Amino acid sequence: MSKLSPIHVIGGGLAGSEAAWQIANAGVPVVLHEMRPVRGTDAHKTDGLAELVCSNSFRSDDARTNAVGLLHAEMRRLGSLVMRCGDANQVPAGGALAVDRDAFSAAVTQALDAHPLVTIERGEIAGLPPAEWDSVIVATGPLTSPALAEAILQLTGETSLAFFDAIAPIVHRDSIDMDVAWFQSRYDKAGPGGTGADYINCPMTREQYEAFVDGLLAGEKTSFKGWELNTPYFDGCLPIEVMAERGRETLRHGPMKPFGLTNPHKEGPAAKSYAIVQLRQDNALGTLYNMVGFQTKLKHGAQVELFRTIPGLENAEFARLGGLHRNTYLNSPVVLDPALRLKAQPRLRFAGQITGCEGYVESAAMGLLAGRLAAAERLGSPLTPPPADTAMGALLNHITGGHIATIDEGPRSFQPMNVNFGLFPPLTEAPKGEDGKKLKGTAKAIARKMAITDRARVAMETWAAAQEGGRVAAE
Ligand SMILES: Cc1cc2nc3c(=O)[nH]c(=O)nc-3n(C[C@H](O)[C@H](O)[C@H](O)COP(=O)(O)OP(=O)(O)OC[C@H]3O[C@@H](n4cnc5c(N)ncnc54)[C@H](O)[C@@H]3O)c2cc1C
Repeated sequence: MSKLSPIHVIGGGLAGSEAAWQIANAGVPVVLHEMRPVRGTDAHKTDGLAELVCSNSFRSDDARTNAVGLLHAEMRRLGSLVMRCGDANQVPAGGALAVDRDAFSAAVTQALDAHPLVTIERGEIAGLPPAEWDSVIVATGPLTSPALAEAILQLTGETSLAFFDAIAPIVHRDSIDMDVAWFQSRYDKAGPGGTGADYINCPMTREQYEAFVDGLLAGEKTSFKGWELNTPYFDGCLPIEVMAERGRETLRHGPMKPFGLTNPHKEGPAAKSYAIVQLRQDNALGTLYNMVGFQTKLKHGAQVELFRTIPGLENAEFARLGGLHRNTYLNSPVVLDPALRLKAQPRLRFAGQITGCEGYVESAAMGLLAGRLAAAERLGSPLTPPPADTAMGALLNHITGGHIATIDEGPRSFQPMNVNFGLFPPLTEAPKGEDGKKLKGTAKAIARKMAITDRARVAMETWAAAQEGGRVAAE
C-alpha cells in the first residue's frame, strides 16, 4: 500500500476522471469525489463517470490539419484514459472521432473502479474542501453545484467566477481584409495599456447597416434549453438581436457606434461611416480578435452568413462563434498560476471547463495536465508544463496567461474557448511550396496548419521524453 497521502479530485466528469487516472498511474493514491447519483445536475442523466451530456463526438481526429485532432494525438501519447476508452468505443463518423456514449462512460468507470490506487466516493463536496486535504483538483465543470460555486466565489471574489458566458465571436486576424478595415482607437485614445490604434474597425454605409439589422432580426436564433430559461441578460452584455429589437438605431448608439473614427481608405465625407463594427485583440499573440459587444444567440450558420456581410469580414474565419450559455468558469488568467493552482490557495488546483476551456476533449486534456502536475508535486519532482507550441501548452497558455485584457476590459473579457490554431505561437517563416515559391489560398492555409502540427509533434515528443527520462531517473 502506498505511503503517500491521497490527492482529492472533485468531479468525475471528463476532466476529473482523466486527472484521477493520471495521478494513479503515477503511483499516487487518489480519491475521486462524484456527487451523482446522490445529487444530479441539470444536464447529466446517469451516474456514470465521464458522461457526455450532449453530442457524442470528440470532433476531428485529423492530427495534421486540425487543432483538436492534434490534441487527441498528444493525449494518446500521454496515456489518456479518455482517449483510450474513446478509441475502444468508436462509432462510424467520417473523419471525426465519435463514441458510443454509454459504452464509453462504462469503460472509464470500470477502469477507474479497477485501479488499486483509486477510491471513488459518491457525494457532493458542498463547500471548500477540508483543510487537511493538502492537494485537491476541482473539476466540477460548467454545472458546478451551487454550494461549491458559492465557496469558490467567496475565495476568488465576485468578478472572478462567472455563471454565464456571453460570448462575442472571435475572428482569426489574418482573415480580416485590412484594405477595407483599419486600426484606430475611438478618438485615438491610448488609454492605460493601448497605443491609440488598438481596434480593427469595419465601416458600414447606411444601406449596409439597414441590411445588417434586417438580417439580424430575421436570422434564426437558438432558444434557451429548459434549465437555461432563467438566464438573466446582464447590462453591458445584451445579445445584439435583443438590442436591435429595441429600435433600429440602438446598435448604432451601442456596439456599432461610428463616432471618433475616420476611415483612412476614404476621403472627404466618405471617411465617416454610418456604423462601425470594432474588433479588439483577444490574445497576447495578436492572432485572434473579438467582435466587441457582439454576443448573440443567432444560430452558428446564421452568424457566419450575416457577419461576412460586414465590410472587411467577407472572408472572416471564426475561431469561435457567439453564444450565451449557463457556464461556471473562473477568470483563470487572473486567479490561476501557470500550473493551474489557485493563487489565493495553491492547494486547490482547477481542471476542465471551469478553467475556461471548452469541449469534452479540451476539458479532459486539462484534467490530464492537472493530474500529472499534482502527482509530480506529490512525488517531490514538480513538472514543467508543456511548451506553448504543443496543443496542450497552447490551451494551457490561453487559460493561464495567453488571453489579454485590453484598455477597456470588462470583468467578463476572458471567455471559454475550444483549442484552435489561433492559440499557437505564429510560425517564424511562412511555409513555401515544393518549388520554393510562396503559397496562396487553401494551399497556404493547409501548409500553415501542417507546419504548426509538425512543430507541435516535435515539441510534445521532446517534452514527453523528458518527463519519462525524469521519471526513470527518479525510480
Ligand atoms: C448542456 C451542455 C451541453 C454540452 N454539449 C457539449 C458538446 O456537445 N460537446 C462538447 O465537446 N462539449 C459540450 N459541453 C461542454 C461540456 O460540458 C464540457 O465540455 C465537459 O463535459 C466538461 O468537462 P468537465 O470535466 O469540466 O465537467 P463535467 O464533465 O460536467 O464534469 C463535472 C462533474 O462534476 C460533478 N460535480 C459538480 N459539482 C460537484 C460537487 N460539488 N461535488 C462533487 N461532484 C460535483 C458533476 O456531477 C460532473 O460529473 C456541453 C455542456 C453543457 C452544460
